[in-house]
Amino acid sequence: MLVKLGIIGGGVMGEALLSRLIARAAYQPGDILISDPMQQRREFLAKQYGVGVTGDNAKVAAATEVLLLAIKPQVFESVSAALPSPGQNGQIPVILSILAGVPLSKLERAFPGVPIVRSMPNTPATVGAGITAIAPGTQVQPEHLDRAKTVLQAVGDVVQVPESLMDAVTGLSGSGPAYVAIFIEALTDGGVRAGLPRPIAAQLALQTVLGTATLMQETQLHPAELKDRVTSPGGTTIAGVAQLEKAGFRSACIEAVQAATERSRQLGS
Ligand SMILES: NC(=O)C1=CN([C@@H]2O[C@H](COP(=O)(O)OP(=O)(O)OC[C@H]3O[C@@H](n4cnc5c(N)ncnc54)[C@H](O)[C@@H]3O)[C@@H](O)[C@H]2O)C=CC1
Ligand SMILES: O=C(O)[C@@H]1CCC=N1
Repeated sequence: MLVKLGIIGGGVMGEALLSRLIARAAYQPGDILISDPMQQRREFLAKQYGVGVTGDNAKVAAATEVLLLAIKPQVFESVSAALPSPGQNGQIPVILSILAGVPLSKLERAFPGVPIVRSMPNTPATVGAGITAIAPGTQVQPEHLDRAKTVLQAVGDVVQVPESLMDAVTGLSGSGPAYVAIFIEALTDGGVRAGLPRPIAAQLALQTVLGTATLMQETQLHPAELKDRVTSPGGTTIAGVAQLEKAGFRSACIEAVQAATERSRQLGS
């Protein structure tokens, strides 16, 4: 089997990228081989997407166009140490790493001479609404970057940043969907506390976040300007905003991004 796209690790993010790439016809299922040690997972991916599956990472390393690393950072050393040189018949793939924290220096030590792009996507990639930051390694030529971007653009927007900012990206957009989900859950609980039935509270909370994000994206309104427009003098919103400020909401968000950024740095060291 000639493997154009190889994916090592068929978990949440491996599947998110895989599913969108197939839906967008960026790759045919027959061009993709994905490895995972969990047999149940392999069977699911093969049945759901019609891709090739294996428990042997070495077979996936034979990919000729893109080799996507979608394993946890904690197993990177052992997985990379057991891999043969990527590619076959002189066709070397670009390695696309989505591993939190793992720096290009470490990736390039593990795969000498291979073009490597470090990236950080996020879970909205599953529905094509992700955002990914990328940082190219020293061996990356424009055509390698294009190949990596083609994969990542199938799941959302792509921005390029200096590698020194990748941990901060991980703390913000990589981890951010969890913060937003907690916010939506908390808004829902607030609605329930105020007497709303839970299903209606959940619908109101979700659409409020989605609608506000869409409004801000389409109008390019500054967040403070939008807040001012909602906040009537002596009205309801300022009463709520005052409570958020008293509870340290802004500070909690800033500290969350900072803590996740630091954790990303730790994972790579
Ligand atoms: N979940 C998220 O929101 C995001 C995760 N990431 C990064 O993506 C990577 C994967 O994360 P998830 O998909 O969330 O994790 P996951 O735990 O859902 O998937 C990891 C997969 O790797 C498999 N695996 C374990 N050992 C392996 C081995 N030796 N060889 C091959 N596969 C092996 C596991 O069975 C599992 O299916 C991580 O490095 C993480 O930092 C990046 C952006 C967002
Ligand atoms: O929590 C994590 O480590 C991964 C990286 C970004 C999102 N999830």
